[in-house]
Amino acid sequence: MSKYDHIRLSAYNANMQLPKLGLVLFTFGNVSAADRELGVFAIKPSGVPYEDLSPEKMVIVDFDGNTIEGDLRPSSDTKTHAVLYKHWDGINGIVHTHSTYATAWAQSQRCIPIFGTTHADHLTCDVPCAAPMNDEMIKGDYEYQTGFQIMECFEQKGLDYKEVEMVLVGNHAPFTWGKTAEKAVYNSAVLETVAQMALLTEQINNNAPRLKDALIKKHFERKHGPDSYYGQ
Ligand SMILES: O=C(CO)[C@@H](O)[C@@H](O)COP(=O)(O)O
Repeated sequence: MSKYDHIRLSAYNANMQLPKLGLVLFTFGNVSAADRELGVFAIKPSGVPYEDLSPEKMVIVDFDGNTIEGDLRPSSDTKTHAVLYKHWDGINGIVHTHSTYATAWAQSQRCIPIFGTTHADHLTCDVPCAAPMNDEMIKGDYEYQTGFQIMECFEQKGLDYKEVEMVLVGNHAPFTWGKTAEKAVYNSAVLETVAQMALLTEQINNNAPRLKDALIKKHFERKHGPDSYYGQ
């Protein structure tokens, strides 16, 4: 028994959802689950096929990116997770994927416009795209800098990471987060669907209008507002 077993299991279960949801290919992507009282998170080991993963193989890392417990090397994106956990309290799960449609928008360096109510059910703004890494960042501590690139994007756009739980990193791919690893995985699946719908919308009508503010408000608040009447 280890005091980290609970987050190892949470991280493992969340990682195994990525191939099931069609969000990753081979060893792409990674999920982490944090325990803020212990000041650590569990993350998938780097380059290990999903079918070979187990809770015991999850690596325990602190919020400075140092491995605390585990025989395997943590995900190559570990420092990006660590930066976000260290600077953004309240999030306890982070997902990174290379899901096809969200990655296509990230590669285009465009935010995903809010065209419809499916998007508005989850956030009231375009899905933000963080600026791609510059040469200095690429030569430096790349994954560490990716975390700061995400935070700078939210600061510049005046976005609240507790409301907008997803971002595209320009030229790279998406990151999502949430209060739990499961919610972060849910956000990754929603992002991929919204990204596909938006791409098709632009292909059908390259002048498609953004959703009007009244409908954005209606749909978001229907699910998340104080008078929500969604669900049981
Ligand atoms: O971002 C990338 C590759 O660019 C990663 O998601 C992907 O290769 C998975 O790496 P890890 O197996 O988590 O080290």
